[in-house]
Amino acid sequence: MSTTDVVQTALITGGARGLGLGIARRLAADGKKIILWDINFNDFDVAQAGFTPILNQCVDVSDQNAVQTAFGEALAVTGKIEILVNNAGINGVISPTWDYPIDEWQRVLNINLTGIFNTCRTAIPQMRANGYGRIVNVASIAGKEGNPGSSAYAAAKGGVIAYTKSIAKELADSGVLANCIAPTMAETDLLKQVTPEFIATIKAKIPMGRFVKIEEVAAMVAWIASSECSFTTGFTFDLSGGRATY
Ligand SMILES: NC(=O)C1=CN([C@@H]2O[C@H](COP(=O)(O)OP(=O)(O)OC[C@H]3O[C@@H](n4cnc5c(N)ncnc54)[C@H](O)[C@@H]3O)[C@@H](O)[C@H]2O)C=CC1
Ligand SMILES: CC(C)c1ccc(C(=O)O)c(O)c1O
Repeated sequence: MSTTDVVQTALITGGARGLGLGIARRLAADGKKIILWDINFNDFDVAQAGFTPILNQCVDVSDQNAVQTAFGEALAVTGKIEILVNNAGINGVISPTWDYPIDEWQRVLNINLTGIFNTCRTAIPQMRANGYGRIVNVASIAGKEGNPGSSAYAAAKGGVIAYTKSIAKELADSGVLANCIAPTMAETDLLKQVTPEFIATIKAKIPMGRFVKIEEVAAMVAWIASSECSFTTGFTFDLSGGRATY
């Protein structure tokens, strides 16, 4: 039996709600075993989710030790983890850079960028050893274009795009592929962290005139995370309703 014939396990960070939950739901529907990582499972409900994860682990991705411990526990349950979706992220405060709180800058970078380094550094050795893996990092169109007031978020997401290109090259001959997605705005709890004016400004930039749907993001991730995606690595897949044409 080849790696692609067996039931694969997908680990999704920030999977308790929003895009992460939508991605997990789709991968579960596609027959994957699901492990969810999050710092807050308060609203997570199996009936509402529509699938039963084999493991829900309370993990802060910015904590390298916690990531290593939780990953070891997850491997002990599943044996292998073929798919890693690095989705956990925060916006942080909206403020011009000259007033941007220094601790908030650090917090956004720690979660949105270093968090991905932490999980990749931990998960990649077993993927390399198995000769197979699919890593999908959730960036943002903000990482390509920047948004005023959102410098920490945009810098972190730009970093995710560049980081993914680097690890893809490191892994190119290993059977492990690493790609990014760069969605524009989706209606999730994340929008509670930004103002209505900010949301309206972003919507006005989208030629299709609407936000991306969670299911659209999940469908793209499902393909990138599949064995059908076999010759694309280090790439950033846009979900921007026509906004990004580069
Ligand atoms: N909603 C949007 O408009 C867009 C979101 N994104 C990205 O998509 C990803 C998911 O965002 P949403 O679902 O919209 O947000 P959300 O706020 O609905 O969900 C994010 C999840 O990440 C978890 N999380 C936060 N910090 C964490 C940490 N340190 N460790 C583990 N889990 C943590 C939260 O508890 C939450 O469950 C983020 O990386 C975000 O930057 C990208 C483009 C657009
Ligand atoms: C909700 C987050 C902060 C956000 C805001 C705006 C854009 C965009 O310019 O499309 C994003 O992609 C985001 O992730």
